[in-house]
Parts: sequence; C-alpha cells; structure tokens
Amino acid sequence: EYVWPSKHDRMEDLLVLQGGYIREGFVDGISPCTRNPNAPGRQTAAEWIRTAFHDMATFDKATGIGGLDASLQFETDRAEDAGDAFNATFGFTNNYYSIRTSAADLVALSTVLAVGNCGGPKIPLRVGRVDATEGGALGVPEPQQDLDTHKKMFAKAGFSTEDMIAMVACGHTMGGVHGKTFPEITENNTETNVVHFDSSDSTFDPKVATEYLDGTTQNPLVVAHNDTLNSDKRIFAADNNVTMKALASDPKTFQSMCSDIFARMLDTVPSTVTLTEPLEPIPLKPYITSFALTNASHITLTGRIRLLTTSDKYDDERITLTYTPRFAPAANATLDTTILTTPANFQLGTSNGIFGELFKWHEFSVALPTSTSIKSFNVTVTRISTGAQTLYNNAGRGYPLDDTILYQDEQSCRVGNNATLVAAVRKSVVDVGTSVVASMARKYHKQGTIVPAFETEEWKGEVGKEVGEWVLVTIKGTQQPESYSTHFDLVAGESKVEYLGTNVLGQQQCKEL
Ligand code: HEM
Repeated sequence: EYVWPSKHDRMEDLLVLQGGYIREGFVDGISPCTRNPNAPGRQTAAEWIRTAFHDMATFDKATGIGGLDASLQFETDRAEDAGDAFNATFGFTNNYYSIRTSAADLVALSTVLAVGNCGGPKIPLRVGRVDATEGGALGVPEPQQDLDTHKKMFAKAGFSTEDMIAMVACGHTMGGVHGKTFPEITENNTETNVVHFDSSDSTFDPKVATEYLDGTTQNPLVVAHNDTLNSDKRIFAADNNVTMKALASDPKTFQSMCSDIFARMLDTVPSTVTLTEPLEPIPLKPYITSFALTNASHITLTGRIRLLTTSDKYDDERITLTYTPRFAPAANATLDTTILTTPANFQLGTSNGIFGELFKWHEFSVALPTSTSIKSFNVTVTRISTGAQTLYNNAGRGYPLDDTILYQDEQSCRVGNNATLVAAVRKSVVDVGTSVVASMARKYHKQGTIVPAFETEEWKGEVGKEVGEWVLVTIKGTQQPESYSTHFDLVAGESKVEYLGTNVLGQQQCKEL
C-alpha cells in the first residue's frame, strides 16, 4: 500500500500529470505523434521507443550486467547506435532528470508515454532504475547481421525467438528508416527522407504485421533491394510467421502482446537493481509547498491535495484536513484542528493523465500556533450531494509532518551563484550540538555524455537568531548554472526535509524573518 511521502512521488507525477491545472507535461515532447515540429522527417515518439531498445539491447542475462541503465548516453557515437534519436531523447529527459528521477527511469517513462499517447496500450511502469556511470558492452542488433546472430543477441539478453519477433514488430509499428542515417537501405540520403515501417507510422497499431502478411508492406527492412539488409523480413519469418499471425489477428491481441513484451524490455535491468511494483495513480496525494515559521507564534502550512476522481464527481467534493498537534493544548484552551481547503478553479482545478486519469486539486494555507504545532493530518473527502465521507489516513499513519527542521523558503535565495538556504531548527536539537547541513545534489558536466552527473555536497549551517522555540540556521554555498535546477535535503540529526527544489531560488530575494 502507498505511504506518503515516497521517494517515487516525483516519477508518479511525471507519469500522471500531463495536462490541466498542475501539469508536468512530459507528453508535450511527443505531441503530435506524427512528427517532430522542429525537425522535418523525425518523429519523437518513435525515437523514444528506439532509445529504450538500444539501451536495453546489450543486457547480458548470464552476468546480470547492462539492460535499461542509460548507459546509452555514453554510447551515442557508436556505429550500432546511429542517428539523432538518442541524444535528442536524453536532451529531453534532462528537463526532468534529478536525484530521484534517473535517466533510465525517464527513458522507461518515455516509452510508456510514447506508446500510450500514440494509440498503444498502457505498459506498466516500474521504477527504481539506476544509471550507469560509463558505457557498456557492444551488441545492439544491426540490419546487415544474419538471423542466427540476431537470435543469439536476443537470447543473451533473455529473449526467445518469439519474444524477438514480437519486440521488433511492436517497435517497428512506429517511425521508419532515415535516408540520412541508412542511405544504403532507403537509397535516398536526403536530410528529411524517411521510409516508414507501415502505412500508419505514427499510430501504435497492427499494420506492421497485417501489411507484412498480406504482402502490401513497404517496410524498408523487409523490401530493401539489398536483401542482406532485410533484417525484419528474416526476423518476422523466423517461426514461420506464427507470432506475426498472432500479432495481426486482432488489434486487442496486438496491444496486449506488445504491452507484455515492452514491459519485459523496460524491466530488463542490471541484476543489482530492484524495481518497484508498477506505479498506479495515487488516490489521494498531499503536496506541501511551504511549511515554515512566519514568526515566533505561528507556523504556516501551505499546500494542495490531489484527489483521483471522475468527470461526474470532481466538482461535488469538499475536502478537509484534521490535524494532530505535536503538543496538547493547555487544559483550559481549545484548539480547532480542522484545516479547510478551497477547490482550485483555474482550468476547472483539474489535471489529467493520458490513461484517463482525472485529478481535482484542493488548496490550503493556514497559520497554526507554534505552541501546539502539528505532527500529522488526515484528510476527509465529503461528497456534497450525498454527504458520504471517505477518510484518507495514509495507511493508518496519518500524513506526517516534522517541525524539528523547517525550510524557510522565503528567507532563502540565490544571488548570482551564491545560494543562501535558511532552516529553522528546534532549539532543543541545536542546543545539544546537532549540526545542521544542506545535502546538495550538485550537477556537473561529465565527459562523453549530455546527461549531467550528480555529486552530493554537504553545506554546513551557521546558527543565527532565535525565533520562539526555533533557531534560524543559515547555510551558504555556491551553485554553477548547471545546478540552478537541482534538489537538496536539509538535515538536522535524524530529522530531514527532503528533495527541496533550487529552481525558484534565483527568482526571489532573501526576506528577513
Ligand atoms: C534486430 C533488431 C533490430 C534492428 C536490426 C533494427 C533496425 C532499425 C533501423 C536500421 C532503424 C532505422 C533508424 C533510423 O533511420 O533512424 C530502426 C528504427 C526503429 N527501430 Fe529498430 N531495429 C531492431 C529492433 C527494434 C526493436 C526491438 C525496437 C523496439 C522495441 C525497435 C524500435 C525502432 C523504432 C521505434 C524505430 C523508428 C525510429 C525513428 O523513426 O526515428 N527496433 N530500427
């Protein structure tokens, strides 16, 4: 069962928040499916799928080395990885790349979205892939190799002949062969020339199989004049067309066979990596945008609740939070522990995914007394029309908040390359000598790849003035432009605020508290 917060929350956002009020918009990179508006002849959805295959293809099942690990980022000048697709894909995934979203997970996500957005099935997305730090083995299949070589290559990676046929056919329902990269196949080397694998090159459908079987195919890897280059022709016929006939039998079978084989392709990872269960849209997910002191007597809690909903229900819900204070109120005092939320309005206050997910956002911002503070909250969703209530309590634990260390976002900023981060840390923790640090995921350029690498830097804090029961700790460090958009944790002993973004620091001034 999902427990908030999770270190995979960000990947879930990237999977499900494609449009509407709060959106990550990963899928924008492949809209439309038909073409890349900035590069004639190219089709980004097809490039993303091909990227996953090339990255995975050199897996060695016997040793557990290779697989989907983004080692392809170091291999893009190899002859077997010809074309613009790979650097373009990593260039795009870089926009979402972070200490919690590995390049390899983003490549897997991009295939799931490319297939799902362009008429294909919903491939389950597991996450937790770890990026390679250097290039791996050679061994991506090339068209001029014979069938026996291809069978051995796929077998080495853990796939049977039938698997190979399905994987290649499902892959080659999108896109085509570029004259610029493979002029010997297309016999036309102009920049924008592309010969598609089937007549519906931007739709994930069985035409690659039906046209092959009915003899109308124009697939350049089936009908090339130089038969040596006809790798699809040899592969598709490798089991006497049994698998191709199954793929062509009906669109549903095609979709489910492709989903199965692509899931296995994406989940081919180094044996040292453990993947999660497939990500599913989380029914109710809180987002805390600020949890910080406003003064000695008040702590501000600002955030949003994202509720998975349906189109006939999204404006029929009221959401309230009920919180548990960290300290009981004085005997004669009463404490209202209800936090009201307001439904977001802009763009109906909803966000959507590409697999029919619909979410409604409800927002809150409250000033809570520091004397009692907050330890956790539960969320109640009330259907206005019927009065029916549902309680969300984070698998029985409540949604936790730790006020031991608070990130004072308004007091933090970056001027030039000089970043100042301010934390408010409980006096009781500072007084016993606990050091307060920022653990900064510095990004830096690494030779031979366009994907930056991470190095965790520790920035030490300096104790400053007291604000009620807290002490302000100022943490200074320098950031080069490549790290303007990265993440850090604030740490005081056992207490942490994790995965805070640096991208807004440059747009604000450090305000005094
Ligand atoms: C023996 C195995 C394979 C061979 C020899 C092969 C060969 C090729 C070649 C020569 C191209 C043209 C690339 C270009 O001009 O940019 C291509 C494109 C493509 N391949 Fe494969 N491929 C194989 C397997 C696969 C598999 C298993 C997948 C996916 C699961 C896949 C997905 C794609 C896609 C989507 C394209 C179109 C790319 C675009 O339009 O930019 N291929 N393949």
